[in-house]
Amino acid sequence: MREEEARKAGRYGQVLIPLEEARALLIEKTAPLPAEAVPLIDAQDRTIAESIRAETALPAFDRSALDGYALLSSDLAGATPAEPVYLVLQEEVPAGYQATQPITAGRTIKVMTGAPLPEGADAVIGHEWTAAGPESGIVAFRQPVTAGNGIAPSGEEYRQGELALPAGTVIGAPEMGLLAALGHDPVLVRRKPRIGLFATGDELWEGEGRPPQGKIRPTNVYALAALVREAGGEPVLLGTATDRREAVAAAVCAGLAAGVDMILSTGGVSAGDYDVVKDALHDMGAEMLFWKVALRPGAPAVAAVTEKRLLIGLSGNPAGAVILFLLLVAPVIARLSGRTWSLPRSTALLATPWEKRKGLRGFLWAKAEEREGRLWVSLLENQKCGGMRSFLESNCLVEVPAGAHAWPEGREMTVYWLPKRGLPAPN
Ligand SMILES: Nc1nc2c(c(=O)[nH]1)N[C@H]1C(S)=C(S)[C@@H](COP(=O)(O)OP(=O)(O)OC[C@H]3O[C@@H](n4cnc5c(N)ncnc54)[C@H](O)[C@@H]3O)O[C@H]1N2
Ligand code: MOO
Repeated sequence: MREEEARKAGRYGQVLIPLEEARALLIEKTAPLPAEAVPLIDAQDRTIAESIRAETALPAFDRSALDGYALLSSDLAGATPAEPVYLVLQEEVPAGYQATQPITAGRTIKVMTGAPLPEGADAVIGHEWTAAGPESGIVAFRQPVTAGNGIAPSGEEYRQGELALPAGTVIGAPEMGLLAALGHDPVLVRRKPRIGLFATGDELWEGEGRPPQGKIRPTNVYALAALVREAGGEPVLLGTATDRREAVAAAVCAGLAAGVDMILSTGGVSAGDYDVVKDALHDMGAEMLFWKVALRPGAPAVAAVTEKRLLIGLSGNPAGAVILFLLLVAPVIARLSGRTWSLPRSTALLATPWEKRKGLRGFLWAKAEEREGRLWVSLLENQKCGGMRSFLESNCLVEVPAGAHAWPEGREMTVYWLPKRGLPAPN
């Protein structure tokens, strides 16, 4: 058996490669996709392709932060409730308009929030702090004001030329708003990686009604399609291949012909008689990178490159496919789209003691929740590799190092939040 492993290692690259090494190797084989201009409204969740600097200051002009009166602060130096200062109302400037003349001593201009500060004015006072004067066209001011009051100065958010959004930023709500403010519509983003997905296995069945005896539906493809989207890619379904090398090769060729940027399969990668994915890739002349990652679940993954595109065969066991996707594949999809990816982490206390006698390094499904201001994590009992239930019932993963471990209740653990399932990390 050792000989067999060694022979396979020669054919399929390294065997039992550490996760970090596998990830670095895949990242090294991947370059960000070219940039494309898209309308800003469609740019959500895309990655900005070039660093964006503020071409002009933001705001671009000094403006009023209040509905009130622009004036010279020196005019109000002696104002008191008993002896107000009276200023002559010169004109009224709503937001979007300009004062027609500068302000001079003894005069005021009524301004609305967002209106450009009239030339000569150095303060704005809110209208609720003023009163009508003895006759129309006169406003009474009952207290002094400091210079700068009520003014949002030009550049208060961004100075001209300041870096606003570095390349690699993922566009969310604040970025959409800022890009609009800076006039970046359309915006230059990385092309969205198109990720071909297919399942392998004679047992897989897609059709209406109940699957025939012994057949199952291709669960993984749908969960992986959702994860591809969450990692910033677009899934391209390539169907199901039977457990024959030619069928696997045909699915890979269909993906290459469809111009996908990477191909993912599930199933057929371990040591069974029908596990043909690695042989199919090898026979196609793909450059084999590794077979098997030193990690449970998901160990029997295979990776290769053909026609400059990565082919990654994940395990058929849903847990293995999902966990390896999150730890190994999502960072590569992120790299294609010019960003980085990692599961956000928090520290939590172990809610129930846990023991492991031996084995590979692993990641376990877990659920973290806040109790009395502390974050506690429970490892899911009865973790199953063969379905979606553990994934569904967890919100995080907990790493278990290789070898034996006995952890008491209350031990500090690092939890890795699952995308869109975790609490927002409280610490
Ligand atoms: N003798 C050994 N047997 C197994 C080993 C081993 O080291 N020695 N490793 C086990 C581990 S760990 C895993 S993980 C699986 C990996 O197997 P494969 O990746 O080759 O996947 P399959 O054998 O094709 O399928 C495994 C399992 O998953 C089901 N499956 C397959 N595709 C899908 C899909 N698209 N959606 C849902 N479920 C799917 C399939 O029916 C099997 O039940 O090998 C162990 N065996
Ligand atoms: O690697 Mo397998 O995915 O442990 O179940």
